Amino acid sequence: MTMLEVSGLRSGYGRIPILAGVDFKVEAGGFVGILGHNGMGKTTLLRTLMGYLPATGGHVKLKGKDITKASPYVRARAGIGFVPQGREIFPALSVLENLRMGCLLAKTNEKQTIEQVLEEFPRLKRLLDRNGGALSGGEQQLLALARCLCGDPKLILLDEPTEGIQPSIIEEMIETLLNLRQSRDLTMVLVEQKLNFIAALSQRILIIQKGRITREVPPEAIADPSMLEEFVGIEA
Ligand SMILES: Nc1ncnc2c1ncn2[C@@H]1O[C@H](COP(=O)(O)OP(=O)(O)OP(=O)(O)O)[C@@H](O)[C@H]1O
Repeated sequence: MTMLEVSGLRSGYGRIPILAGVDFKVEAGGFVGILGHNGMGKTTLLRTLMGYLPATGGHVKLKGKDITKASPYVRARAGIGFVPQGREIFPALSVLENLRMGCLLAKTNEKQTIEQVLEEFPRLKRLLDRNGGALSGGEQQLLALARCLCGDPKLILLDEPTEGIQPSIIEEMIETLLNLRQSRDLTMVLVEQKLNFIAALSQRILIIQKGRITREVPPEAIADPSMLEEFVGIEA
């Protein structure tokens, strides 16, 4: 089954066009990485998929249903979870309170939902009473992901989760996401500029350049930086 189908998607800010006709599909259970330099439209793409920015052309379908004009709330209810760049957790609320906020959309009981998520993110168990703002950047990123999972999304949109995060937590995040792929029925679209992270998690890797998906890169190109540079002009 196709989870997400994006065709000819356009959007931008005011009169400035950024997405210039984006096309791609993600099968249910697929992990797709979208690789691109700063400013190529990665965040704009996710914001448009989530409905925070209106599409000015093209279509977005979730499980075959056209959601191009749906509000972010309706998309979240339909199973799309978004972990924005910069994490955007509530800094003045404790870790537990942040997770509770994530449960507002949960269909199951709050206690069970949080217990399950804490099994998946053991590091957060020790931090439940701490304010979000007093966590390290990596811990905040894990919290943002955990909070998103409280809503039991089927499709997660993940915006550059490694930005400004120390390597040990990046490893933990890779492990956590790979475990989640096994244990939950998850589909993921990850936008990134870090090659190692995207290669560790993605079954398919698409390149975004100037607001378009310009190609799919064979996995072996990621393992060979010179080949990647030749293919897509991206330096490792
Ligand atoms: N609110 C805004 N108003 C006008 N232009 C914007 C706005 N936000 C982003 N842009 C522009 O849109 C283009 C794409 O930005 P976007 O954030 O989608 O890129 P990105 O690939 O996610 O890069 P980064 O890795 O830096 O986040 C950039 O040229 C940026 O300057």
